[in-house]
Amino acid sequence: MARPKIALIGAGQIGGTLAHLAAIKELGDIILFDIAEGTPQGKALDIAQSGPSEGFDAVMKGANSYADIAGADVCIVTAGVPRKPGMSRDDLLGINLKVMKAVGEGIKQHAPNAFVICITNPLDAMVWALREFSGLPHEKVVGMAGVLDSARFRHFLSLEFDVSMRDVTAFVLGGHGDTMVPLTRYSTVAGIPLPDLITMGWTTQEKLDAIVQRTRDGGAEIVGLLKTGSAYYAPATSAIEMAESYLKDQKRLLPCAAWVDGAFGLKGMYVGVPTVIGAKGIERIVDIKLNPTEQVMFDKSVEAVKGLVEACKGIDPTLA
Ligand SMILES: NC(=O)C1=CN([C@@H]2O[C@H](COP(=O)(O)OP(=O)(O)OC[C@H]3O[C@@H](n4cnc5c(N)ncnc54)[C@H](O)[C@@H]3O)[C@@H](O)[C@H]2O)C=CC1
Ligand SMILES: O=C([O-])CC(=O)C(=O)O
Repeated sequence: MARPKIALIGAGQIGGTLAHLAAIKELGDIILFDIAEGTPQGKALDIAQSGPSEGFDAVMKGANSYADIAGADVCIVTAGVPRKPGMSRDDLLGINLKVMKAVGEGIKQHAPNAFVICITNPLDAMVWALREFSGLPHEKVVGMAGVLDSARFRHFLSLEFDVSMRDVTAFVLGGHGDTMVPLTRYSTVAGIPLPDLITMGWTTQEKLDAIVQRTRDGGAEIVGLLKTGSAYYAPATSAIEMAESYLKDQKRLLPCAAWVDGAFGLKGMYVGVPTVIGAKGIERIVDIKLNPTEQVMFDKSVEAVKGLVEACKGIDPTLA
């Protein structure tokens, strides 16, 4: 049976890391696409030459033409611009919206049956715009943010509790911005909810509040350190987790920016919620009950995302 075809739209820091990970995990044959001439070809050749040592079989090709993504099973979109210190993700909206238009049209024409994972920021508005421009079914277009934000929360919690990251579960919902909602009540160490761990004396409310805030600032912390761009290793790993769940019909329950129409009392919008990813794409949205405090935080995040979507409509009237 032929290997699945994975198109990576954007061959920058995340795109290159995605290509390497997808090859090592033998998820399929890989097309690295970018508008920069030479970059996707150079990265593809470099990664292909790691094959003999790693022992993977994958066709790796760099491209500057959308024709090369034809028939892709999965498209992961990182095309666009990352932020620099002093910027917010929302500052990227105008420039990256134009990129989503070009990418959406390319996918519509050449890979209409793909499962599309958007990573470009500001994430929730960009995945909405990409879906609009591509015209693909909502369940086949999803944004990556919650897996990354939850991974950051899990990492910080594992440091606090001095336990393996594997035994820490966490859910971060809402938009991928300053208003994101790390849900302490639904986050656990080996099944023990975080509020119980406070009662057990493992941590304090103050320490937990600081970890929640560090999670919310997780992207900015790395931008401040790197100075030239933003995080790429953990973002790539997070998107690969989602792609693998689709390709292998794993039905992982992951927080993703999905189209929500009905659940959480929302009427048709993209925002971070718990989702099941399987062979059909987004197969289910898990409508968990939020308590009044969580609901206030979630509503604030939803309003922030709605504001960005309205801004997109203001910039590009074809979206209105
Ligand atoms: N959703 C999330 O959790 C995260 C999102 N991001 C976002 O991901 C995006 C990519 O980040 P990096 O890979 O670090 O940036 P990068 O600058 O290293 O790579 C972006 C690539 O996109 C290419 N590009 C620009 N316009 C294009 C177009 N019209 N068509 C095709 N390619 C185009 C550029 O040539 C460049 O190679 C940024 O917007 C960043 O903010 C980054 C980390 C996490
Ligand atoms: O912070 C940024 O600009 C990139 C990003 O979304 C993240 O790392 O969470």
